[in-house]
Amino acid sequence: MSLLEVENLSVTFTNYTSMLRKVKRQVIANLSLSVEAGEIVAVVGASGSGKSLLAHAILGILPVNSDVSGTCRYKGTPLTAKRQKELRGNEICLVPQSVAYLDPLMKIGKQVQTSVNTGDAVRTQRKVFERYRLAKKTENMYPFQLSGGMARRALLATAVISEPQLIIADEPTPGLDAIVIEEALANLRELAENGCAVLLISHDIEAALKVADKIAVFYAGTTVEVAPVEDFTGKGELLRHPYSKALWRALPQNEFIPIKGTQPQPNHLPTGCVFEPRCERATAQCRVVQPVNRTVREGMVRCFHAT
Ligand SMILES: Nc1ncnc2c1ncn2[C@@H]1O[C@H](COP(=O)(O)OP(=O)(O)OP(=O)(O)O)[C@@H](O)[C@H]1O
Ligand code: NI
Repeated sequence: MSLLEVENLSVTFTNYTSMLRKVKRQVIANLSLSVEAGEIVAVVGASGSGKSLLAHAILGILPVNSDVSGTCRYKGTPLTAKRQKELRGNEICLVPQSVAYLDPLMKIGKQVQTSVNTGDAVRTQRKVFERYRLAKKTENMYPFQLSGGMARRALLATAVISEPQLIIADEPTPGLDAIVIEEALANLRELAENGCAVLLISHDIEAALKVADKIAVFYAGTTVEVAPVEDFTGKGELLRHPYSKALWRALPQNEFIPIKGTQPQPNHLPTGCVFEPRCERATAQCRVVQPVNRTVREGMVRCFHAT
């Protein structure tokens, strides 16, 4: 049994146009994924592919205009809204994508203290600040006074202070320097070494490859492949899905070959396989039938042609 198991998760938003016409947008479709204790699973994919929404669905913090189907199980038991509320901020914690999640009007020390569940909040906060190299004077600062690196450490401190068993880290989009990224990744690795399960959400495949045990490749609202990190090697021969192979080959240290076309918008998804319009291996079947997830060599793939 995995610590976290996500099975066939779908998320649909209902919005209204200016003419009050109802529009539905499915942003996550039939997504399956699992994370074990002591393991880092990275979810990588382009901007807008639904990565942050996956995190919000697991935590039960999606906006009210969303509909969720499928199941998320934590320690083998389904995550109901009630259970999500109980576990959130305790056993399951989010390291949010942006400092915007910090209260702009509250001093950092106080904010971190509010996440302490038992014992002396000030003492616990100071211990965690020390662990993450946040100087004592940081306590009295407001979020806007923090550097990028300090903000990341403050967000992590807030998340780990309740000693969670599952951490969902939604890594920020560009803007952080390499040292800050390295440090954030090393901190996550350390948490996993101590037995925590980590779901690392990232647009940065190179960063993810440095620390993760498994990589889930996200495309247009679903996982097209879940592969052990070792499979990202050579020319990508060990990878199962054409999109994962293409992502790998597009990296500067590899062949640097860009992928033709663009990711489809959630409300304009193809009828068959989501990658079909950009896929060189697509056949007539791929145009009309959606491939289901299947196990191929210790990994999962959503492609008819994968071997
Ligand atoms: N409240 C909402 N109502 C309607 N659509 C939404 C809402 N929130 C997000 N979306 C859409 O859902 C899709 C996925 O968004 P999400 O934030 O999960 O992407 P992401 O993969 O985390 O991207 P990034 O790498 O930029 O953080 C996007 O197309 C976004 O526009
Ligand atoms: Ni995001």
